[in-house]
Amino acid sequence: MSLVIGLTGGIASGKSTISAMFTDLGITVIDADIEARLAVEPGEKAYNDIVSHFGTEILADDRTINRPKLGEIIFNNEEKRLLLNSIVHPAVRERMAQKRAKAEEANEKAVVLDIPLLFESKLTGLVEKIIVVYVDEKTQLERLMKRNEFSEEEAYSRIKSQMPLKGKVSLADAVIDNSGSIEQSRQQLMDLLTKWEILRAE
Ligand SMILES: CC(C)(COP(=O)(O)OP(=O)(O)OC[C@H]1O[C@@H](n2cnc3c(N)ncnc32)[C@H](O)[C@@H]1O)[C@@H](O)C(=O)NCCC(=O)NCCS
Ligand SMILES: Nc1ncnc2c1ncn2[C@@H]1O[C@H](COP(=O)(O)OP(=O)(O)OP(=O)(O)O)[C@@H](O)[C@H]1O
Repeated sequence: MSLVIGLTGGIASGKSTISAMFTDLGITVIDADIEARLAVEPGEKAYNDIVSHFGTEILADDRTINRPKLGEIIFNNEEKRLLLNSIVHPAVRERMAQKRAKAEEANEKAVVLDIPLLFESKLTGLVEKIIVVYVDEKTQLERLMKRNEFSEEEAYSRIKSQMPLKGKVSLADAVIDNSGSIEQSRQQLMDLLTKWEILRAE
């Protein structure tokens, strides 16, 4: 039996950083952002639905979805964001469930589902334990602006489109505070996985 762990947090709180640590430990990670990208490739149902609702102006020259352009629209308009979610999330849910079943068949000790919108999209039923990667608000804003070269306003509109990180913390089985160094976060993860008996104590 595999322990199915949901890894979530806020935008730029450090989920990918922690998920890379799981991968280094040989633990399978299934990434919802990647599945969401695959779900909107040309030819997929969600792709057609997006084009029919948002128009061809959100396409790039090669007919793939122009992600910065679509992001600009949905992070500034709640109605459009919810519309996009209603198109993409069912496909993501299905893909995640399929991948989870495959990983469980392999009987690995743990499988990680990295899902930024685990709570917002009501996907908690897919997982058994939830880890929230937390950062304080100031650090989150700074890291997001730096990583994506966003203005403060652009970064803020994305943070505001998600459930407040503190609310996620209160729903978690475990929290990794990633406001400090990457090494400090790695130590928190190792301690947690030892406590959950996924890793053996030294
Ligand atoms: C709007 C899109 C085109 C922007 O693409 P882009 O390549 O710039 O960003 P990327 O997909 O890598 O997402 C980066 C982060 O933004 C946040 N985010 C993405 N979509 C959403 C959303 N609908 N609501 C709130 N936050 C979101 C997440 O924290 C995510 O990790 C894209 O994010 C998208 O299609 N979103 C809808 C699907 C979705 O909800 N994906 C999130 C995981 S299911
Ligand atoms: N402890 C840390 N110290 C300094 N920088 C960090 C730390 N953790 C993450 N970062 C940096 O902060 C940014 C956000 O981290 P990361 O990409 O892991 O977040 P994420 O939660 O996966 O983001 P998203 O929601 O957009 O997918 C990255 O540029 C990363 O290199």
